[in-house]
Amino acid sequence: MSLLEIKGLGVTLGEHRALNHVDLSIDRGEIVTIVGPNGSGKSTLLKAIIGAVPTDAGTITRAKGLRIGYVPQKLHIDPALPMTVRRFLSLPKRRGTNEVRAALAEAGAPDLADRQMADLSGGQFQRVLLARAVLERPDLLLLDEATQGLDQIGSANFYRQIETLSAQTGCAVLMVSHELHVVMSASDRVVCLNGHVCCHGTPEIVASAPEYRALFGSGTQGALALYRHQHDHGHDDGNDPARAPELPRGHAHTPDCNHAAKHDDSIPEANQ
Ligand SMILES: Nc1ncnc2c1ncn2[C@@H]1O[C@H](COP(=O)(O)OP(=O)(O)OP(=O)(O)O)[C@@H](O)[C@H]1O
Repeated sequence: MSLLEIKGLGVTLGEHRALNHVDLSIDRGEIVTIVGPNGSGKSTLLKAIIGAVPTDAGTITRAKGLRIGYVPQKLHIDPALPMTVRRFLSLPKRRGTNEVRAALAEAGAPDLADRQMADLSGGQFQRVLLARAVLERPDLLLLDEATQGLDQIGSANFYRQIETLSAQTGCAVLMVSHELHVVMSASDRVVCLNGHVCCHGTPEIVASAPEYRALFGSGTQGALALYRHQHDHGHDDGNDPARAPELPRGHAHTPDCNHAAKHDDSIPEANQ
């Protein structure tokens, strides 16, 4: 069975219908990226998965004993508060020195344990947040725009680390990003969200889907060709409707997809 199976999910925040009829499943070891415009419900979906926002329709089925590691979009730490990385990683649960060092190494930041949190660069800070998630020994890692504020090389390095981590530990990854070409290149599967799932499939399929192009334009594909990663492991495609068996049709989209589903190369790629 999948690690996570979401069916017909609905979430309302205040008066706003943030998610409607969302279906998604994640299998062990796969890397799935959620893309979508601002306000399209990406963070809300991750929060629903960890139980941080209430759902009002559908189901979220987690594999028995599923451990989730969550890297939030933002985490504010008072810069006046003296705190080493080691101490930060030992809150709220006490962690041994070796455990902390191992998690930092897995997050690609082996030498940060004794640094002050306030002194870290943006990229180092994100790696510490990743180490914190790794400490949970997650089966599923959720990343919400984890490279916000990093330059393109920093982002690409961060996502390479995610790929390595996933390959080494077997954890699945579900991540949200606006850096379309970088993050899509590191993904096995991409889900384009706009309150509902507009289209889904391999990065190449999604980048050429009319629904995706209507939202983002068409320039991503060339970059994809440059960045696309190679991997030699397989994934069980199962029977989920949001998965590969539909791909021969070129792309898949939900019946309630009601935005402009047409090729429109004139839309600026504001999110790249
Ligand atoms: N507490 C709230 N009450 C009402 N509406 C909310 C609340 N929180 C979020 N929203 C709205 O829900 C929608 C989805 O928000 P969400 O943060 O999930 O979007 P997002 O796709 O992650 O956006 P971004 O790319 O800008 O981070 C947005 O329109 C947002 O304004």
